[in-house]
Amino acid sequence: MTTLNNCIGNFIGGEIIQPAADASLLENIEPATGQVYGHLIDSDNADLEAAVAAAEGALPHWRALEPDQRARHLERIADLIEENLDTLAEAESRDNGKPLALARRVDIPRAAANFRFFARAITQFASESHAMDGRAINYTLRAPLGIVGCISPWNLPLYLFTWKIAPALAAGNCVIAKPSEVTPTTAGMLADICRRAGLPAGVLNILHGRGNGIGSALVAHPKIKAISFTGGTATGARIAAAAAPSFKKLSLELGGKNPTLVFADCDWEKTLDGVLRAALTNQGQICLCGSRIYVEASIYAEFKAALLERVAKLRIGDPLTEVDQGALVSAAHMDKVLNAIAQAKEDGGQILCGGERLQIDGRCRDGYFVAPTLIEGLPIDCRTNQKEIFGPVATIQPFSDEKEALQLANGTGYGLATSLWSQNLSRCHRLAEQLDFGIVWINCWMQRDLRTPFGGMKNSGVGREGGWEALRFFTEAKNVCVDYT
Ligand SMILES: NC(=O)C1=CN([C@@H]2O[C@H](COP(=O)(O)OP(=O)(O)OC[C@H]3O[C@@H](n4cnc5c(N)ncnc54)[C@H](O)[C@@H]3O)[C@@H](O)[C@H]2O)C=CC1
Ligand SMILES: O=C(O)/C=C/C=C(\O)C(=O)O
Repeated sequence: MTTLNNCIGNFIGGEIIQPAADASLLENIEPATGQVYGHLIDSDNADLEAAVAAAEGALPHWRALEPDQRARHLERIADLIEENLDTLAEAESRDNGKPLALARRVDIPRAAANFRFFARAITQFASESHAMDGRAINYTLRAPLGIVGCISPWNLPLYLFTWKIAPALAAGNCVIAKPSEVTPTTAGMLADICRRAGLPAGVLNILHGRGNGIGSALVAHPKIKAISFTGGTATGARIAAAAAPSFKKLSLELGGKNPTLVFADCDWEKTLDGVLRAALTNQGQICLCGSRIYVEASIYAEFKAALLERVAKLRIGDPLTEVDQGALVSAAHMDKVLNAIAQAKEDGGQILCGGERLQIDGRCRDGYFVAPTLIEGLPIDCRTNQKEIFGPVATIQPFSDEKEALQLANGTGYGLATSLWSQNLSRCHRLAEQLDFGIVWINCWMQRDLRTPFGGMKNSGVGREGGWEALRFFTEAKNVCVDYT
């Protein structure tokens, strides 16, 4: 524990609060260098009570605003995110280890898009009515829940933080949000943006700190009506257990062990690009990454060789320079990934490429880099094919026909996303129906339309985000039945 003046403080009641001299602080480490480059407050119960009081104070005014008035606030936040693209992207890359170009092209634009999308969506959100044959009419009222909690992970920090906050605010709730303690920086910058955008005080409060500290306190707080969480499956299970006794509404977006199915009739170049991106984007640290690659036997050898050739060309190094792959997010996470590779070897897997930590010269010599790793020869029921690794590691294996491809794809406890690559559209539709995943991509991967339901089956989560699903989650439905006989 350290005390320092210069550190990321909470955002409560419209103010960014510098930690008191005796506050507990956590270190913020730059993954590409392994060096501490800042600190953040490890919030306590007093901070949570202050945030709840601020949110309670702001709620009556915020929920009473017309949707287009709330929308204007969100649009201003989106504008400011766009105006600060470069600064935010650099901060995200430094905090997380991801390539700067990826943060510029994907993370930060998506954070702005989240606010803009839900600003527009709320002005079009309508409720249903059900007529009863000349006797009565039912209509549904949808009211904000009140104060809600949003808890997000470190892999897509601002992208996922805002993916939760934007619909919650648009629907008229006040929010207490907790970003990952591993990547707090852009959430700290968002606080400043919200202040500058004139978001009324207390509408959004941001608390920093440990998951099993302020995170669990947020989940347990009786005045928090719902929790929207993205992160690991084990953490999701703990949150579900803690929230159950008070019947809080829960949205859980959890892990994945996503299969990529490649058929012999695929578009060769497009598929190679897609499979590579699916496996390794963001160092494989996206819940949607395709970490199990299945290739039809007749093209297996040729496809594997072509994929290995592409992996060998990837530029890996300082994320602030022009690279394809940067550092993993933390030393602990790098160790987890390296242990998983060691297990794969123990289980008889052959390492086709990578398989080790990478040493980068210069300022990144102590950074958390792992070489992109492809592993062959492992059965579906081994640890490597069953457990989420969340790193630049994928297994590759042949399949003989559609039936076997389907069995392999559905053969884990997860059900988040899958991609299949084939020019036979009848086959694609047939398989899409039988694949047990919340998201099926055909001849693409991570092509996102924010209107679509987003989320997983089985151990990949509960509920859906995106579009109307998110606005329904953040509102309480009330049916009103009027008899007019
Ligand atoms: N599905 C996904 O998108 C993600 C999956 N993961 C997986 O989870 C594994 C563990 O990674 P972690 O960083 O530990 O993720 P995590 O799931 O523990 O952390 C996500 C967020 O939850 C918070 N949190 C942790 N424990 C909590 C609790 N008891 N109550 C309330 N909030 C809590 C954290 O502070 C963070 O803000 C990774 O190795 C990876 O396999 C990690 C990040 C994202
Ligand atoms: O909403 C998206 O486009 C992506 C979401 C990704 C995650 O939830 C994740 O990687 O955890």
